[in-house]
Amino acid sequence: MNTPPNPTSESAPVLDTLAEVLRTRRNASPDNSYVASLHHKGLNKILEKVGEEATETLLAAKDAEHGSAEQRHAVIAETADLWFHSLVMLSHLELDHQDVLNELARRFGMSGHDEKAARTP
Ligand SMILES: N=c1c2ncn([C@@H]3O[C@H](COP(=O)(O)OP(=O)(O)OP(=O)(O)O)[C@@H](O)[C@H]3O)c2ncn1[C@@H]1O[C@H](COP(=O)(O)O)[C@@H](O)[C@H]1O
Repeated sequence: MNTPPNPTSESAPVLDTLAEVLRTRRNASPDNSYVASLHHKGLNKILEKVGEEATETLLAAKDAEHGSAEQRHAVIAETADLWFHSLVMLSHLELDHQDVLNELARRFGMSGHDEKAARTP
């Protein structure tokens, strides 16, 4: 079994820095900032973008399976858009991205099959 990472010692500097920028945009002017404009439009708009980016990611992934290097790179770009808009969603709800990382760390080494079998009906 893999050794679970310690979420307090593991860090994701890119996510930390981006989350801090997103936090500062919650009260910024929508005229100067795309993120502020999303907050200004509200949760429904943010969720619409998350859904849109999720769809674009899966379409790109379908093309990439037997595709060119360019098509494979498109999956990276679309996934970045999806992660970015998911972070905006968390920020809008005042939820901490670190808690998502902690949840992934908590699951580390736990087989998905075992976890499902242990669920109470
Ligand atoms: N990582 C990103 C990032 N990824 C994607 N995007 C934007 O997300 C938008 C989504 O692209 P689409 O093509 O789906 O959107 P669209 O069709 O133009 O938009 P809609 O009309 O559909 O809403 C584009 O405007 C991208 O530029 C991002 N915008 C900002 N960031 C980060 O957020 C920081 C703050 O950004 P601002 O708030 O704009 O200063 C930036 O410094 C970056 O670090």
